[in-house]
Amino acid sequence: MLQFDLLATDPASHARRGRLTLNHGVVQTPIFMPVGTYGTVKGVMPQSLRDMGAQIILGNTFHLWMRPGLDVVQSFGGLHAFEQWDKPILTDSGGFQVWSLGAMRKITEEGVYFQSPVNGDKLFMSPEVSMQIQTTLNSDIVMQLDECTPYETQGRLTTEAEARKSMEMSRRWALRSKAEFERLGNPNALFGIVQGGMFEHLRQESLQALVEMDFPGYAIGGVSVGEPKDEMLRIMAHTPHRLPATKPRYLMGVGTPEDLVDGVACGVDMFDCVMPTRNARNGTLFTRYGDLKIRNARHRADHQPLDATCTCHACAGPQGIAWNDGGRGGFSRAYLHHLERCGEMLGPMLTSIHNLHYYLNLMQGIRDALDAGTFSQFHAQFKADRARGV
Ligand SMILES: O=c1nc[nH]c2cc3[nH]c(NCCN4CCCCC4)nc3cc12
Ligand SMILES: [Zn+2]
Repeated sequence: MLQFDLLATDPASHARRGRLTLNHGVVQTPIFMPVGTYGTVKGVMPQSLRDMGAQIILGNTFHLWMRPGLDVVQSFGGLHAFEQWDKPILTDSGGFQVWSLGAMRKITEEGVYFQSPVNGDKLFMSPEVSMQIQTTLNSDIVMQLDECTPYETQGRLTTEAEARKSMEMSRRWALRSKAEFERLGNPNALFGIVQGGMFEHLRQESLQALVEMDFPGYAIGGVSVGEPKDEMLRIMAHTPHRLPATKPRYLMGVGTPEDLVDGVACGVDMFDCVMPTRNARNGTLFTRYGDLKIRNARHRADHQPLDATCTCHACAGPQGIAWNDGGRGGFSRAYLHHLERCGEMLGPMLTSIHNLHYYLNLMQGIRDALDAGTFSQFHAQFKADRARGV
């Protein structure tokens, strides 16, 4: 089941405020979805995710099929009970993850043949198999199996003919995914994925075909695959607002804080990216006034929190009062620098909480600005603040 209510639109851009009602709950949009590939958002407790306002998280069909295996997830009745997350979950179909395996796979019209990176077993993933796995996972939003058209192969840009061939196979796999999803009687929502490489007219053909198939929501795939930023922005400016206004639009694998705000202005409702958690583990922290590298020696004795305006548990402690508002319950840059230098596990736990909170708080600010009719001002202030420097 999926219901999407359009609550407000920005007169000066394609930005819109919405509400997504799914089987495991309601999601306010625009939204950022933390990535929980193996049934966990790395290093973050489910309760911390709830505390910071996470409304929906991602799981990966391919990874969970490999480990723990469908029999284990099935014995819990699906992913929610297994990972103790009772709000909505979106699962990617596995195509991108298998594609990322590189050499160890063979793509045919039928599906993808590959070797398990875990134990070397010979495996096969088709639109039908992907739908069967996602039905067992019982995710609220299921992604069709598609082929993520590469930006380049062995240093050579994907040609228009290659992008067309790939897009047309994804279109056929969309039909097969939908037929199997319906045959299985899956009560959740299946999204089609727009492909077409870096060619606007192929993107248009892809989205038109998917809209005729009448999915409850649509994703834009085939970006954030190593293309230059301006190429991703060109597709982001072309495709989202051409999708039906009454259906949710999901931009896959994107992106930086700037990409999220720009993406909302282009009409995107949903985002996912490993950046907040991956950067946190590498010591790169997002703050209102720019990025901060916590391993830098200049933080060695700094008593301030990562971000003096932040109310996350790392910056503001359990009370959640920001440093600028007089709060002193959080951890200092000096302490986080120390944890990083010592390789202590609490380091990435706290920095992951901060970065995820930053992304979720940014989306909350966007939703509030859209409710108040001040999105343009929010967008301008966000960019000015981020350019200030930490
Ligand atoms: O075309 C796609 N179809 C299905 N799933 C996808 C997932 C994707 N994830 C990405 N990009 C994620 C790139 N990410 C950026 C931050 C660093 C790690 C890699 N593009 C995608 C395209 C697709
Ligand atoms: Zn913080």
